[in-house]
Amino acid sequence: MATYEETLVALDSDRADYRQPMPPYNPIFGHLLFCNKIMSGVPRDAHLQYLPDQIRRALPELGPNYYIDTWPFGPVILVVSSPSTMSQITQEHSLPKHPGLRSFLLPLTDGLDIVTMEGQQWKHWRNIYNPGFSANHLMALVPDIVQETATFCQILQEHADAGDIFPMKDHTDNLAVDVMGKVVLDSRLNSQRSYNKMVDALRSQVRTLTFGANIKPFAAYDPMRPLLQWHNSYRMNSHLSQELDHRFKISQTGEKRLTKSIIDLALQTYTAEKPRDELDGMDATFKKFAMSQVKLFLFSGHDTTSSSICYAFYLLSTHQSALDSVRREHDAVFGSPLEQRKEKLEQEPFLINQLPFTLAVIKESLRLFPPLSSPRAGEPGFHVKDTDGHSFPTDGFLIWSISQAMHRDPEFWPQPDTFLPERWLVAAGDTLAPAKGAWRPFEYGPRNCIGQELAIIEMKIVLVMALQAFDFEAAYEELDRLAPIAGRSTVNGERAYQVQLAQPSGDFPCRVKPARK
Ligand code: HEM
Repeated sequence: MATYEETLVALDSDRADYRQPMPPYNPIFGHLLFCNKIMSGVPRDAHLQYLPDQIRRALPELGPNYYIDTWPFGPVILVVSSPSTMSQITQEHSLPKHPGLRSFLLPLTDGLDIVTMEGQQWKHWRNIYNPGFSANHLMALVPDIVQETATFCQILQEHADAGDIFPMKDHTDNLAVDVMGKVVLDSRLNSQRSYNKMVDALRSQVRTLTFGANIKPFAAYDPMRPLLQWHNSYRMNSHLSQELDHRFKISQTGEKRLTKSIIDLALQTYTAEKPRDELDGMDATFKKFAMSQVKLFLFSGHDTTSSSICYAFYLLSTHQSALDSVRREHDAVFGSPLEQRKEKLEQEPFLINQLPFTLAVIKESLRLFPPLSSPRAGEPGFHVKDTDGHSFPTDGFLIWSISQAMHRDPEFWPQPDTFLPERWLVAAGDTLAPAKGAWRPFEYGPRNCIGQELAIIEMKIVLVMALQAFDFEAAYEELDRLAPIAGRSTVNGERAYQVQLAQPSGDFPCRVKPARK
């Protein structure tokens, strides 16, 4: 069997003088020893997406595109982390998703989710769900998001009264999942205030998911795992089946409603395409795919948006002048008292489009701490080219489009490790202006994030409502004094580094206090 190095040389045989870029290679262990050494410079629980960023810091001469061999724990990876190469695999030619992503999501979605579908099937279902995620439709759902955020603010008030330290991520998770339940299904999950069986099953299922070398490499061999996954699926599916039947009944009453949930709108688009005579129940195909999409949306909108809200709070808590600017903007657009803000948001939702500094804060948070990357599968004959004309074969490799590494690369961002919302407000041509295509937390191209508008709207509402009342203080120092950490506790000097599913370490332990203005 040819070694990985020989395979690459063979694929590149027309250029005998050129070796594909890669870190130091060991003929037996490939890049495992090297990767292990690099990751030993960060805390043990740091997210694996830090690997390319740390490789760049150790070997800047390698450039943004190179191969790493993770055998026997994972596939050979072609890392791409420049705007031009990422655009080649997502916009100019959208490579298929890597099969590892499909296996990762399979226990949750039974393989029927739009993240991993391909071709005509993907196009069909994405078109059915697109209208529900359009910016216009989401504006009609703002009052629902405001309602759930009001509960979140009450919970923060209880913490402010108690003066305790708590993991913020627990509460933003519950908020995000309640928002999803409301906007996707028009259902109040109320997980912020009470135990919800469906949410519990979803979280239990997510804990069982594994992606190659990532997260929990040996969890796949747990003999109890299939049983637990079956039980979780049963719990989720029976709940969702009832919810969907309920949505169908409502759709048949002819009741005119001012707003429609994302599922209502998808059902409307689907039935417009496939009218049926008999209306005794929801179309079985629609229902089967809808159950998978709802689970996917609850999962995707859960960890990503929730972690991003935590990071926005965290960054504002450590950058007073940005916090002051954001608050001034909110006061100018919405006035000061919380009740007035709530009312204004509900009655004039389009006002959230008048928050340029808040949007800059959100973009900068997502630049520094993007929750996701995009693993694609290479194709025979398809090569990626860098700006120097080097050609990278992709066939048989996992192509890792990794925004986290590019977002911190000084090649594309001045002061890349600094939180500078101002960079989003300067004129084109300014030294701080973002390079074209270098900000990709939601990826670009046809497989970009369907939920990006929803995530940004939700983040804006949470910031408008929560910053009015509270100051946030990261409590890492206090916790580390009480329970000192053995080994490293920061990545690039940051204590709130990303772990596991890209949430802040320790789930962002913090205190909230009444806002000092
Ligand atoms: C801050 C929040 C979020 C971030 C940073 C984010 C990021 C991303 C990224 C990078 C992708 C592309 C993945 C790939 O190419 O493999 C993606 C796809 C996707 N996201 Fe999000 N996401 C967020 C929130 C959401 C929400 C709220 C939802 C839905 C409720 C959602 C649903 C999806 C779906 C369904 C796809 C697959 C789209 C397709 O392939 O057609 N995401 N997201």
